[in-house]
Amino acid sequence: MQRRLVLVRHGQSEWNLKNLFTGWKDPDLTERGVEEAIEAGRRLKAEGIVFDAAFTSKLKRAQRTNQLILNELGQRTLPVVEDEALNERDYGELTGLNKDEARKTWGEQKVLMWRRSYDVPPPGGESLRDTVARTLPYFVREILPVVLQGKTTLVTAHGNSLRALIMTLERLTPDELLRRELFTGAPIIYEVNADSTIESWKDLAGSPAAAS
Ligand SMILES: O=C(O)[C@@H](CO)OP(=O)(O)O
Repeated sequence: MQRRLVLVRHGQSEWNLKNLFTGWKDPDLTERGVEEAIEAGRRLKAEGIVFDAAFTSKLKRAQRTNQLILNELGQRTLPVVEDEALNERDYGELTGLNKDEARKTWGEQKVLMWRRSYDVPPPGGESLRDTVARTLPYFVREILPVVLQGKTTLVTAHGNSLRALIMTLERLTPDELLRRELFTGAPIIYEVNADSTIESWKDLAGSPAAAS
């Protein structure tokens, strides 16, 4: 039985373009973001993917990306489950600030720590560990059982909420995870074993990889 899980980070948003901390704010996709989402759909089509189930967050940029992918695959009527468990990491007081300005105010190291450390939360926001604690139980309860039934499943979400899932799927240490950047609109296809470990994965932004 084939058990397939596809993760896609949303296409470029208006706030990605403006270089602002976005978190739970709800900007739309830019034109480039729309193109990236359509291109993700084309690449998945070229891989012969047909989805049986789809999940996304409560935020517009992920929902639109998800719909553009499904449209491209001729699956616009596939039911999509939306849940805020898949929302982006909450950036707290940094939300809406320019990332370069933030570096000038607090220094390169501090901002890097807030953006990419595992357990240091930005002021008033979630650390990546907090995001894992929100996202992973939802994944295990709602998404993984669907994948294990042999349903090819699409999850369209955000840089850090997906990083939280990838950490478990690819068995990355917090350190390895911090170096794992996700590109907008680049699908990652996982082949999942019956015991829910990962047989292999293919990052359509890069080259094929095997689970170690
Ligand atoms: O602003 C955000 O919400 C995220 C994702 O775009 O940014 P970062 O890459 O800094 O975690």
